[in-house]
Amino acid sequence: MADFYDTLLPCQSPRVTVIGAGNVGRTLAQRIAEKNLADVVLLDIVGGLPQGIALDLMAAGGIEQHDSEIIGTNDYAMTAGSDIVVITAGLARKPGMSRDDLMAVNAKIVHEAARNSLKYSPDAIFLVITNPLDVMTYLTWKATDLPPQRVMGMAGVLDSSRLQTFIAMELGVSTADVQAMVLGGHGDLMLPLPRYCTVSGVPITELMDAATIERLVERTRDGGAEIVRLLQTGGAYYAPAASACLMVEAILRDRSRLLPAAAYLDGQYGLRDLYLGVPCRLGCRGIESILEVRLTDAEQQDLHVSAASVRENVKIAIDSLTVAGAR
Ligand SMILES: NC(=O)c1ccc[n+]([C@@H]2O[C@H](COP(=O)([O-])OP(=O)(O)OC[C@H]3O[C@@H](n4cnc5c(N)ncnc54)[C@H](O)[C@@H]3O)[C@@H](O)[C@H]2O)c1
Ligand SMILES: O=C(O)C[C@H](O)C(=O)O
Repeated sequence: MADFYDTLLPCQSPRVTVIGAGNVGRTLAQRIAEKNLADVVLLDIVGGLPQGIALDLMAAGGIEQHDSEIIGTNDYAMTAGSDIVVITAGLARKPGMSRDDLMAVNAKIVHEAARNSLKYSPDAIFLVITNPLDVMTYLTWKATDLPPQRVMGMAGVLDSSRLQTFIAMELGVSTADVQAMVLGGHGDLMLPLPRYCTVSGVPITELMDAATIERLVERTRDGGAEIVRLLQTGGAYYAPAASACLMVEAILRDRSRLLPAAAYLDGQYGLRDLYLGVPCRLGCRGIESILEVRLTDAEQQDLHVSAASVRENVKIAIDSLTVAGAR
């Protein structure tokens, strides 16, 4: 006999698909679940891998007190109806490699992942993590043909967080009191901006000499490679997953967070038709706006040098897809 409760409409939890169940993907899935942000679909090309990780994460639910459902799959149909698709699939670099060395292989993987995900989640916002980051984000935008506000890349949060950590370590203060900003492409030409780094509102230029600041800036630029050299088998994943989770939360909870993200530029900073790290306001519609902070002539020039390198690599990546017949 039907009763009152049968008339209730089904609830729809937010759903985040994470493509790639490797180090970054699985750690991100864990963070999203443990923060009770959304259900997670974890997809990988390797049979059994995402299913095993998902089951393991679900088994921690009672201890971590999360109610998220985590599904592991090799089938894109299972990702249907996702609010956010995060692309982490692809190769990670080994010692001695640059992120750009991953270009041709990852271009094909990311292009396919974007196309397949869009088929089942046409309303999703896409967050790209695979390297080389700015190039892969551009390819995702091209592959999906979505409004550019709905495609973005994660790197600036990570690079800024590294600089924040190094400043806190140097001064012996809590990271909670440090704000840092890194713009530009996610590579050796990234643009840490000491003028916009503060400790409880005090510019770091008041707290450290120029040589110390330069040392921390260099360590930030080398931050990913330093970990690759230490691990020997791949790259960082705890801080990258935490950074991506912050962006996912900003979108799902419509928090209007001002965070550096790889965003499509259409004249901002004097640049066009390019994804590059700039300060963005993130909310439920994706990149709600781009903040144009004032740069000195030297900073503006450095940003354009970083942009030129990304632009060059976009051309190489698109050519590699054309040769492979993927476009
Ligand atoms: N943007 C950033 O700041 C940042 C930070 C960390 C890592 N990364 C990049 O993220 C990527 C992943 O890093 P990781 O450490 O997780 O690597 P990983 O090797 O641990 O995981 C990659 C996963 O992708 C899967 N995969 C490969 N091809 C696939 C396909 N066609 N479809 C679905 N899955 C596929 C692999 O099976 C593997 O499980 C790398 O390119 C790395 O350089 C970027
Ligand atoms: O350095 C890498 O290869 C991974 C990532 O881009 C990072 O900065 O940690």
